Amino acid sequence: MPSPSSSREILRRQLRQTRRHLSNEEQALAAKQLTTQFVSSPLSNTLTQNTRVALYLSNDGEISPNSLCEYLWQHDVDLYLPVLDGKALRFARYTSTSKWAENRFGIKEPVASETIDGLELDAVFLPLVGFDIEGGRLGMGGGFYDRTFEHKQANQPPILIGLAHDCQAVAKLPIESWDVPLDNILTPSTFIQLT
Ligand SMILES: Nc1nc2c(c(=O)[nH]1)N(C=O)[C@@H](CNc1ccc(C(=O)N[C@@H](CCC(=O)O)C(=O)O)cc1)CN2
Ligand SMILES: Nc1ncnc2c1ncn2[C@@H]1O[C@H](COP(=O)(O)OP(=O)(O)OP(=O)(O)O)[C@@H](O)[C@H]1O
Repeated sequence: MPSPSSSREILRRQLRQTRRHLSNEEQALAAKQLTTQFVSSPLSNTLTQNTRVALYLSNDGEISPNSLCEYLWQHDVDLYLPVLDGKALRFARYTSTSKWAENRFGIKEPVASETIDGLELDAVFLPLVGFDIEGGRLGMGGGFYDRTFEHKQANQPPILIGLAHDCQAVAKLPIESWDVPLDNILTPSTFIQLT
C-alpha cells in the first residue's frame, strides 16, 4: 500500500495531466457552463451587490472563472484575487485598473497597497486539482488555501466553493488532518451543496 502522501502525489500528477489535455474549445465551453450552473444555484442569490468574493486566474488547465467573473462584476460584487503571503494567502481587490506582478509560480497577482485576510471575505472560489463529493479537495500541494482557512469555523463565512471540470471528480480522496472541507462544489454539469 502506498502511503497517503504518495497516493495524493500520484493522483495529483494524473489529474493535472487530464485537465491540461482539455482543448481550448472544451475549456471555453466549460467556463460558460460553469456560469450557467452558478446562476441557477442558490449561491447567485447569496452573492449579491457589495459582497466580497475571491476567485483566481486560471493556470495549468484549471477551469476558468473568467465568465463567472464577468457575471459577478455586472452584479456589483467586489472581487478579490489571492496574493502569496509566506506560506498562506491574502486577498487583493481585482478591478479594471488593477496593476499586475507575477508570483513565484508565474501566476499574476494584483499589486495592491492594501490586502484583506481570507476570513473577511463572504465567499471564495477555490481552484483545485481533484475533489470528492464529500467536500474533499486536493490542491497543487502548497497547502496555501488550507493554511489561509485553518481558523474558519463551520457554517461561518467565507463560503468555500471548489471550481472544477467534471473530469476532476475522484471517488474518495485521501484526506489529511489539515484539509479544510469545501462547502460547495461547482462544475459545468453540477452544483453540490455540502453544508
Ligand atoms: N490559479 C491558481 N492560483 C493560485 C493557486 C492555484 O492553485 N491556482 N494557489 C493554490 O494554492 C496559490 C499558488 N499555489 C501554487 C502552487 C504550486 C503551483 C505550481 O504550478 N507548481 C509547479 C511548479 C512551479 C514552479 O515552481 O515554478 C508544479 O508543481 O509543477 C502553482 C500555484 C495561489 N494562487
Ligand atoms: N494549516 C496548516 N498548518 C501547517 N501546515 C499545513 C497546513 N495546511 C497544510 N499544511 C502543509 O502543507 C503541505 C501541503 O498540503 P496539501 O497537499 O494539502 O496542499 P493542497 O491543498 O494540495 O495545496 P493548495 O491549498 O495550495 O492548493 C502539507 O505538507 C501540510 O503539511
